[in-house]
Amino acid sequence: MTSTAAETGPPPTETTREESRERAAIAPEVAAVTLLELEDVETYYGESHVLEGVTLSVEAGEVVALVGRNGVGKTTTLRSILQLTPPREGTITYRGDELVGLEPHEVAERGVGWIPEDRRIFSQLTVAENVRVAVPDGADTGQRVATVYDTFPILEERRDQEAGTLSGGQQQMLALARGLVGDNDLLLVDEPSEGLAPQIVADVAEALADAATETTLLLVEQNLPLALDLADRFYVLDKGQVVDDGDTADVSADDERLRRYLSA
Ligand SMILES: Nc1ncnc2c1ncn2[C@@H]1O[C@H](COP(=O)(O)OP(=O)(O)OP(=O)(O)O)[C@@H](O)[C@H]1O
Repeated sequence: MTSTAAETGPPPTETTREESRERAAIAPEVAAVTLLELEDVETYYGESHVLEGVTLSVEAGEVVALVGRNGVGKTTTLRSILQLTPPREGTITYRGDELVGLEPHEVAERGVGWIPEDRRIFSQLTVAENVRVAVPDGADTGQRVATVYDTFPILEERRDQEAGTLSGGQQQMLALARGLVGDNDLLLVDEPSEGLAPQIVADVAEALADAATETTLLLVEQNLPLALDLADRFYVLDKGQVVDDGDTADVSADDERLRRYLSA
């Protein structure tokens, strides 16, 4: 079985997790706590220079959307954070600690979970097994699973079903559930609505909104209305650079400000 960043490595203590949740909850009223900060990140695949100085940040408790056309470097930004494709230049800090130079499993251990575009669920395991194996060693499996079933009742209904037989939307929910039962204070979610029918996208949007009440999200999403609806802030990436950013409350999906970077 392959292993995802969300499920590897020993967890931080329960206290750390609870404390960070509390901090996330009080963050808007007190002071913003910066969870993740990228500064002048330059990432290459071989000679191909893909990220050309990406700077962005995510505060605890926020949903931040990273939007942009195909091939501009959104997934590469997530891979850079996760140290799957480490940057050659720039800094990436999580809770103030440098991630560049760590192994991907060390990034996961710090509480950064990843829900990749292909979702990486175990299609031959049941729904319940998929959730259980994502619970870190030492955590209360029963309690974590019950909490996630509260958030996604459809998964409890389908607990004994093989995950590969779920609909695309339900598989995305399962992928999110697996991220949520881990010790993740930040989830990097790549294109959650990709390939899903419009009515299913609405279900996934609801699932993401539920997930956002429990954790901080950095969301790569090409569906602009969905991204703007869910996120507090956005960054627009174009040709490996951040070309715009702001509060989602100040823009709409048909604004020329965004469309010029997003329409083909
Ligand atoms: N493993 C790789 N090796 C070489 N080039 C790659 C690799 N992965 C991505 N690229 C290239 O890097 C650029 C950025 O890709 P990336 O996947 O980050 O874009 P994206 O904005 O996420 O777009 P998409 O929605 O199409 O995935 C593209 O030109 C892509 O072809």
